[in-house]
Amino acid sequence: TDTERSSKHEGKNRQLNGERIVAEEQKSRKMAAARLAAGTGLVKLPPVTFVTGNAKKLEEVKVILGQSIPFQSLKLDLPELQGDPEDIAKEKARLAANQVKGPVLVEDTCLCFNALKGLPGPYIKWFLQKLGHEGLNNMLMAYDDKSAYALCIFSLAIGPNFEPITFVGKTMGKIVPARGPNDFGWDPVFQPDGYDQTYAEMPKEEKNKISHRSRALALVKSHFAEAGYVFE
Ligand SMILES: O=c1nc[nH]c2c1ncn2[C@H]1C[C@H](O)[C@@H](COP(=O)(O)OP(=O)(O)OP(=O)(O)O)O1
Ligand SMILES: [Mg+2]
Repeated sequence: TDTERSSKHEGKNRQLNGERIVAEEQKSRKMAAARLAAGTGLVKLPPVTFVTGNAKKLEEVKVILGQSIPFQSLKLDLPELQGDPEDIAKEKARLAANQVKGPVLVEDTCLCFNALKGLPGPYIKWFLQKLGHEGLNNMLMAYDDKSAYALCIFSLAIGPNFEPITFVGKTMGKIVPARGPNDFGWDPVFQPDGYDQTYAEMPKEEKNKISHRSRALALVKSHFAEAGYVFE
């Protein structure tokens, strides 16, 4: 009968559900064990691979990290999910860890206009590519509020079986007509609060003192200092 069929069906569903729960428990136990092993130095980690397709990002990260973390880099343009910046960074870290099969660090940068409720945000790359510096300024033409903030989200995954963790750095400023050398993204149109120079006009050391990237990396460094990872 129909009732018998549907109760059989339910039974099968329950069984599948049960298998799923067991598999998830096993996975999270494995992840916890891996975390413990990495955190106590029971497992030696290979150097952390910073994965990016952007040479300018890599340049800054190298200077800011210095010798603080054993570190290498890999040039890969990872696909990016749409949505919440933190989820984008985490998903990037998962993809990277699966490819590298070891500890990875990735980063996602947003440029957020307050008048536009935080847009373009994570989509700044495509807005910049299509509209250029002038177009970014024009987007704010209808508003008095030119304020903006740069957001940098690093995500660290110790390996493919680890839940990625994130570190966020933020620098407040405003969008201005482009000034300074045009060698890194939207640097010429972002003027940080308290400065009369754009990121592009500032000497690199100055930018690195106050940038969204250096603030996020300060948190990454403290994590490594506290976590007790032991490297090969
Ligand atoms: O400090 C910065 N100063 C100026 N421009 C910047 C900065 N940092 C990132 N940018 C640009 C690059 C890209 O147009 C967009 C972020 O997109 P985002 O996906 O994070 O970078 P990406 O695709 O170039 O490299 P990745 O392979 O690491 O994803 O903003
Ligand atoms: Mg990208």
